[in-house]
Amino acid sequence: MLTAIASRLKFTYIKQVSISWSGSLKVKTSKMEALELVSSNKIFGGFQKVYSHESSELKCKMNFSVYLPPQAEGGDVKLPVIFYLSGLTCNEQNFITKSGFQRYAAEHGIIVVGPDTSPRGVKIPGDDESWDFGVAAGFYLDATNEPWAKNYRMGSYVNKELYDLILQAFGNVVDGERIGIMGHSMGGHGALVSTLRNPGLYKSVSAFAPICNPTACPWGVKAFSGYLGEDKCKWVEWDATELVKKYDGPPLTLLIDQGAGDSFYIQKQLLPENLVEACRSVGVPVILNLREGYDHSYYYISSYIGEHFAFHAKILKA
Ligand SMILES: N[C@@H](CCC(=O)N[C@@H](CS)C(=O)NCC(=O)O)C(=O)O
Repeated sequence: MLTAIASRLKFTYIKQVSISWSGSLKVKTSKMEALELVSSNKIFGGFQKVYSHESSELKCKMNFSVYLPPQAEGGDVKLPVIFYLSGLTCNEQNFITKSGFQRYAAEHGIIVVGPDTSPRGVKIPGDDESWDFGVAAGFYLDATNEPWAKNYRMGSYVNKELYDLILQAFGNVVDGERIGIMGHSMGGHGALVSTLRNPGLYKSVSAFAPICNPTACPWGVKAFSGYLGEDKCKWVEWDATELVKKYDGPPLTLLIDQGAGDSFYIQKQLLPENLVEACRSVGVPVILNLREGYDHSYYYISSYIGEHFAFHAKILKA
């Protein structure tokens, strides 16, 4: 009994990442930001963990997931990292419980980080009235319009705060020179925009059913009007199809995956062809895989997640 309690209360400093941690514990990073371990489960020889922390960008408590593959054990090898950004209505759980990515992360020895999709619990009037705006629909941008501007800063949260936190907290196992990003739907838009706005921050990028041209689809127009206001000059700064036309960073190949039977694709919410056309106009390499009969769900993502890990591994481990 006492042994069980002692084991549950076991704690250490995160600089000495140990994949045998269990239970709920407080961990202090080198910057003394408290990370609380919410859960830890062994899977494919590594550990799927969820942490929570107080976000300074979003001004609320946030959960994020970290998969530590078996190669992280011992903490003496620096591994590549992939950030995964989820879509509308999701939190950090959907991807880790439904996609089956851990098999491929373990195979390639890649750490995988998955943030939530919006601030939580900040209670802005109207934030829970629709599934495609507000809570679980942060669109990975920095809002400038009130009342959203104070908390809805998912762009800076992912690309600065969480990115830096991962480098510091997991510094003994993370190779900061080999970081990639992928995402689904709204998260696919987030992955593309994060890469194109921050040249060199991510060495590899791919997306499942991304919202490719948000300024030209109903989801994007609703989100951008709310978060950014009516000035469309601000909108193009968060639109992958517009951003790629002026991309001037390190060479990049965009991997875009799309289910041909996806109702949101058919309704023209996603518009991958617009992104492909923009890429071709400026000579940015792009691969568009159209998958016959697949929809928008995690059944589709789990069918091709292995291909995406292979794509990222080839670049990050070159
Ligand atoms: N309105 C529907 C559709 C939303 C939807 O398809 N969301 C996608 C991302 S855009 C998703 O990943 N849903 C969660 C899941 O399938 O686990 C819902 O509330 O689930």
